Amino acid sequence: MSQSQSVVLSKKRAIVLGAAGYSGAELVQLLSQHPAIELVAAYASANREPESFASLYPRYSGLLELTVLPWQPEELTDLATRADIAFLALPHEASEALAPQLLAAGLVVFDLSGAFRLKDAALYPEFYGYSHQHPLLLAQAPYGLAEWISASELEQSLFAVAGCYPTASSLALLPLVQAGLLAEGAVPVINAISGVSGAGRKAALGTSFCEVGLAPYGFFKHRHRPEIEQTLGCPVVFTPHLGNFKRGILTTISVRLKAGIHKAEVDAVYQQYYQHKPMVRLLSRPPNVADVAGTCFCDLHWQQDGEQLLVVSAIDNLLKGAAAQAVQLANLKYGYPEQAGLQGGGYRD
Ligand SMILES: NC(=O)C1=CN([C@@H]2O[C@H](COP(=O)(O)OP(=O)(O)OC[C@H]3O[C@@H](n4cnc5c(N)ncnc54)[C@H](OP(=O)(O)O)[C@@H]3O)[C@@H](O)[C@H]2O)C=CC1
Ligand SMILES: CC(=O)N[C@@H](CCC(=O)OP(=O)(O)O)C(=O)O
Repeated sequence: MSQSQSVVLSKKRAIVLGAAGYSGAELVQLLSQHPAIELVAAYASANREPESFASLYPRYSGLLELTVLPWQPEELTDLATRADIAFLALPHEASEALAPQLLAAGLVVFDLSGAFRLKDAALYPEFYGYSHQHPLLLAQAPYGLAEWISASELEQSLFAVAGCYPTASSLALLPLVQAGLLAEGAVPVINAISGVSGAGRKAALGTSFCEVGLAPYGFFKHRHRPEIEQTLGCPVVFTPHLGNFKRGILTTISVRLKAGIHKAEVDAVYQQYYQHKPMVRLLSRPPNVADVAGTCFCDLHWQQDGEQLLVVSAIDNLLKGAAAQAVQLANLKYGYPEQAGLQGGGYRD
């Protein structure tokens, strides 16, 4: 075949579980426009009636024809004849229980929950409030931070898609860690603000419109702290905040560099790691959640004062922080263009 001939990529069929929720709905939207992955079925929890996607999310009326079905265990029978991939946008414990069944049924699983992210099962009781039932699977589930996953990890069948705050934090800090620019014993301080969709669609007083202003939560004990520390290999102080906007995450990170590191060196490191990564945009001005909400990008910016470095990152929590990253990982696994299905972004209000 000559180089000018385009390679025909084999198409895959996917199902989405948790399609009635916020990140599942983004998966439905992204996959419905994907050139190589066909969405063949979408499921909500078992206790629902079948319902049109446009009834669940009226903004898709006239745009997206799909019925969201209740998930029943019988769906597992012969599932591999109908689908190749399962995207899970479920609560952690539901993912933990279902992922092994879907793997056994022969599907490749991209799990958006935290069920398989931490590689030390002993951390689950402290940070997730339950004991892990499938600890052997943790080692077989590569951590799904798309810009940093390796070719050998992409051979696996279960992917623990990185969390939303950890995606924003780790994309900002990993180049510095990998290049050895952090001061000995440095403890990055990560302050992050999330929009309310980060808490999911279910009703709760703390995330209702009149209650949300701007406030920190989860001091020292948020489950994303060990996830970020696992990725970076160093301790962090991570403080999430809830803000009164719908979607997006902004992280402002303060970290000490080794003595004598110049701006040009820091600039070169970010360029080196991200110049060929289409979903990361390096900005010469601070990011703004308004510019990433509804897009699949992570925007990054940094400024230095002596040994002190401030790095700011912004993502859409439901897209680069969840659904779009899962699709990006599938693109990488199956050899599709990394941005396939992601250029249009998601819903924007
Ligand atoms: N929101 C965010 O910003 C992000 C979320 N995530 C992760 O993605 C996952 C989903 O989050 P989110 O979209 O916010 O959640 P939502 O609460 O909005 O949606 C959860 C979905 O899961 C379904 N579900 C719940 N329990 C079961 C079950 N036992 N079997 C089958 N389906 C079930 C629900 O069905 P029904 O509607 O019928 O109840 C619903 O469709 C979570 O693990 C979360 O941690 C990851 C990154 C970012
Ligand atoms: C605002 C809000 O409540 N955010 C959630 C994190 C979002 C999420 O669902 O977490 P994962 O990325 O790990 O899946 C929280 O703090 O628990």
